[in-house]
Amino acid sequence: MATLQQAIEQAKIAGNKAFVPYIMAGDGGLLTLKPTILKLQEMGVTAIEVGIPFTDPVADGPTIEQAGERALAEGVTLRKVLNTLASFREEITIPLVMMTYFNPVLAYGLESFAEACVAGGVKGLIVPDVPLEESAILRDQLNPHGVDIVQLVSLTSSPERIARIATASQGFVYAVTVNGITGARASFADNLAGHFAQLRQSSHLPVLAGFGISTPEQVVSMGALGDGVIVGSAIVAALHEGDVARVEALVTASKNVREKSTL
Ligand SMILES: O=P(O)(O)OC[C@@H](O)[C@@H](O)c1c[nH]c2ccccc12
Repeated sequence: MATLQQAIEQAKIAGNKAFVPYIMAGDGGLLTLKPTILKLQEMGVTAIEVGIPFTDPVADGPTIEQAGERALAEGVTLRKVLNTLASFREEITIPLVMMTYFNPVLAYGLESFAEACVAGGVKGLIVPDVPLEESAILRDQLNPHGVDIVQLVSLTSSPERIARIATASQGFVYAVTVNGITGARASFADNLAGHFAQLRQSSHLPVLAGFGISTPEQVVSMGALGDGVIVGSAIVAALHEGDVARVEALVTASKNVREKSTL
């Protein structure tokens, strides 16, 4: 299985932008996890961000918060998700990025968690409540197991901090495109191009845009700023409603972006 960076670079070579859907593991029951991942993989997504439900999801807007509540009501835990991933690991061909708050990882035990990531095909980790200053513990424990620690860069960070985060990130740089929590947005700030230009200068890693992207048009426009997009709430909502066509339209928008932009 490719690393995150390799998977994103392969998308680029093929003339596409990376497309990374976020799913809430176990929304609809733990049994949905395998078919959902395999279906997205079949659609040609670059990687999948697998969210772990948590009782206090401070970075999340209502769509993901409610999906988390549904998954928690189904009894979904970090352990059950990791065991499920391991059960069909051989069928997973694209890298998974796990998104979890720190507390479940700490309760699991960092060493056992790292081993379970390997067994489940998890190649990257996003832990939004662990700031850069505290993140060495994650890199020290997980890097030896081939798991990258992806850092988020916010729009409001100073240029110095942006450069520090971009340098420390692994796999890709997660460029948060709005101020605030996850969830669909109608519009974005108009100074994003400069922000992305600085990010791309600060890091050799691919830069992916995430937060607020919910339409195929936004996949194209935000994808053009960097190397691809992460789409969470819109995917979570479409999957919850069983609207596969909406998921497909978002994925398709990331393909052949270069050709489209020259029309
Ligand atoms: O839902 P949105 O606005 O499309 O944003 C992506 C996001 O959902 C996903 O990457 C994510 C879900 N929860 C998070 C918490 C922190 C950082 C990122 C995330």
